[in-house]
Amino acid sequence: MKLYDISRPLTKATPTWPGDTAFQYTVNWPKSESGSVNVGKLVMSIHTGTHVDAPFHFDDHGKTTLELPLDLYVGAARVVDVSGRASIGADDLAGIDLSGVTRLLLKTMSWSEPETFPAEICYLRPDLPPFLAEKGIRLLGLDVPSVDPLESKELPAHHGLHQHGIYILEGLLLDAIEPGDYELIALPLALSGADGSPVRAVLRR
Ligand SMILES: N[C@@H](CC(=O)c1ccccc1NC=O)C(=O)O
Ligand SMILES: [Zn+2]
Ligand SMILES: [Zn+2]
Repeated sequence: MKLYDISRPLTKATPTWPGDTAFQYTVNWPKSESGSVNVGKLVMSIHTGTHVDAPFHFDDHGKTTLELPLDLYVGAARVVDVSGRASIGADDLAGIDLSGVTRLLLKTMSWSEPETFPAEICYLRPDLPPFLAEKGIRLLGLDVPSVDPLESKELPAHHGLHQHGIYILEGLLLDAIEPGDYELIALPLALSGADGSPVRAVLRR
């Protein structure tokens, strides 16, 4: 059975949001000291690499990671190519059949250099969340670090998706994935109180 890995590798060079915490793995308690095992320590921003946003990320009263509905992160998903656009709205998806789709992954291809944080990304226009909710979408995944323009402080797409009951998966790597239907597995860790979680996201045909 072939699995397609759609996760960005986490290394000390993985780009972060400007000013945010880079991924750092250290052997905090080496075998030479413990006598039996290497014990690692992980430091990173939750928004580095491939991750889910919990509503608490942009809403102080929103669900935290441990409270997320797990069933959304496992199951049938459709990958749609929307590359070459500066933003995505209802118009861009109007011609695409989304009937029966719960999990939608948008391939924007707007993060061309994986070693650097993008200067500009394809973002979602405000008419997209109600359109997707009407179609029955509950999870939206993208190959960019945000669903809003990078400089946005109001975060209209984050809030719009949340108001329409749509959960967010960001930072996917979809370059090698043909559009079509797959099974997605991208489970968040069981992190108490957190604003999201890194995920290992995979697709299988
Ligand atoms: N909302 C973004 C993350 C974000 O905005 C952010 C992440 C880390 C450090 C700063 C951030 N925003 C600063 O304005 C996201 O899409 O997850
Ligand atoms: Zn995020
Ligand atoms: Zn986000």
